[in-house]
Amino acid sequence: MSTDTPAVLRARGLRVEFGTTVALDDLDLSMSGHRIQVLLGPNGAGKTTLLRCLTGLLDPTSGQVELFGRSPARALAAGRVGVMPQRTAAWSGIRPVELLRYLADLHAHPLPVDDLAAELGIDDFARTPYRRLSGGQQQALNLAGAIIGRPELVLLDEPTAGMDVHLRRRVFGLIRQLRDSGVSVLLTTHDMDEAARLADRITIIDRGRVSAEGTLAELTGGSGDLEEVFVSLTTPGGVG
Ligand SMILES: Nc1ncnc2c1ncn2[C@@H]1O[C@H](COP(=O)(O)OP(=O)(O)OP(=O)(O)O)[C@@H](O)[C@H]1O
Repeated sequence: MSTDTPAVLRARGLRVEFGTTVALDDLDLSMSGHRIQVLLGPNGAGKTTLLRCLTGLLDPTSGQVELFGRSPARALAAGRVGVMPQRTAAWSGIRPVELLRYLADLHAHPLPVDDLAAELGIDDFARTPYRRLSGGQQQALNLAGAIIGRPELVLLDEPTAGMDVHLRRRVFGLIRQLRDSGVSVLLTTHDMDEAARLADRITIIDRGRVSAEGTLAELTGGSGDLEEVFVSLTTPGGVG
């Protein structure tokens, strides 16, 4: 019997066309083991398009995606994947803790709602309707919703966008805790400092292709100057 365990994530030859725009161009990406992998790329490079393919929201023009050896739809349906999109349709009048309890009830072994709400500072605005939350507060709640079901892989599109330093620190701590407890985390950001501090591995995407992949030390030759490497490897404006 084979003892091979399937990769957490494997995308092969992904191509996505929107009319004449090639958003992903023969892109390969894989993750195995639990780690924090950060996707960097200029505006329009294809990061969100890639995450949409990984979550089954978008069918690539060609290429394949597998999460835990299955289609994204099946991996999501099995509760193995948590997703935090860049924007969510507003949950409108629902209050944060009601929303978390509702989402927790969808899962067999959810995280304790009160602990998660305390960890992300959600209990400070627990009774404010979703539509009245600040951008950063909505992000905190979206992140909580992505992880409440104890997924094995979380896909986070710019999770700390709009967060102040206090909340960002809490989120960094939480993401590291997830990794240390065996969860694989793939996230996008435009913040080089965030990438340098959080990532076990960094993938730089430019014009729909992977232009570099490695640890911070590998990518920067030990200098740690990720911004310099990013600027030298990417094209302003992303897709040409
Ligand atoms: N639904 C769509 N229809 C047409 N073009 C699209 C669509 N979604 C994305 N694109 C185009 O595909 C390219 C990649 O966009 P994508 O949103 O994936 O980039 P990104 O790296 O996430 O950018 P940002 O950092 O600005 O969020 C861009 O040129 C964008 O205009």
